[in-house]
Amino acid sequence: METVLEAKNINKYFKKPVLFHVLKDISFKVREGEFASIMGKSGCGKSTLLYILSTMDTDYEGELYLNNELVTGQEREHLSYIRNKHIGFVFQFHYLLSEFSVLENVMLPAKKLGEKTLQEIEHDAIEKLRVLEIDHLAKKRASRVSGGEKQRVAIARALINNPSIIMGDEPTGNLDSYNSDNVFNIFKQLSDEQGLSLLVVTHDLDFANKTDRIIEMGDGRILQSDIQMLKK
Ligand SMILES: Nc1ncnc2c1ncn2[C@@H]1O[C@H](COP(=O)(O)OP(=O)(O)OP(=O)(O)O)[C@@H](O)[C@H]1O
Repeated sequence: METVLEAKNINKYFKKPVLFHVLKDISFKVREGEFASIMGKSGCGKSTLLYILSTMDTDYEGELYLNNELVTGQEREHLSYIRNKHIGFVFQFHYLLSEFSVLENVMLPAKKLGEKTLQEIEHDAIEKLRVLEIDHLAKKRASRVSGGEKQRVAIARALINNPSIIMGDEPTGNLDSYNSDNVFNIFKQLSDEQGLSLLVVTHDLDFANKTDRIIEMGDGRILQSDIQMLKK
């Protein structure tokens, strides 16, 4: 199986108010089609790590590879391209543009990437909405759909550029158990059937227990990153 993401000896320091070694020698790989969760107590460094892995934070020591390309040290503009092309994001709060339609929200990252015509992008966006069974909401304003539907719109938006990995920061943190299960099942299907990799920070043990692998963090370190179930 191809390695999609690799973190090599990542160390991160916050310099203010006092010097604080927040991430300590973090190394792990995420492979193609793997659905991994990151767990750990509040304040152990999960969001700080995700910020680095998603190429948003460049102030760290160590190396980060995406699809075997060294990301560390790349120019800001190229990082923005890599992020848009290879990574899809799903957050606890969906960050949809409420005045825009569902369809327009899903189309945005593809417009930003600028590799397809508007017609092609609209076609792709409708296809993603169909996969997520919300194509009937395409013309609705994002502010007018339910919480669970908003999160599915956010997933469709994350998928629009056919990324190799989806990163989630508490993607079910704001959802009831019905909608959480729904999001889990969508992620599971994407990893099983389309070989998409997923790396999800979560406080939800039920959710994490169902993923292929739990990366457990404590005090800025990886305590355990066992593969629970290796896919063929
Ligand atoms: N900009 C910053 N400057 C200094 N310290 C910071 C900064 N951002 C975060 N921290 C500290 O770094 C540590 C890790 O924070 P982080 O948000 O990564 O934890 P987390 O595991 O994601 O927590 P939670 O589960 O509560 O979201 C915490 O002690 C936090 O207070």
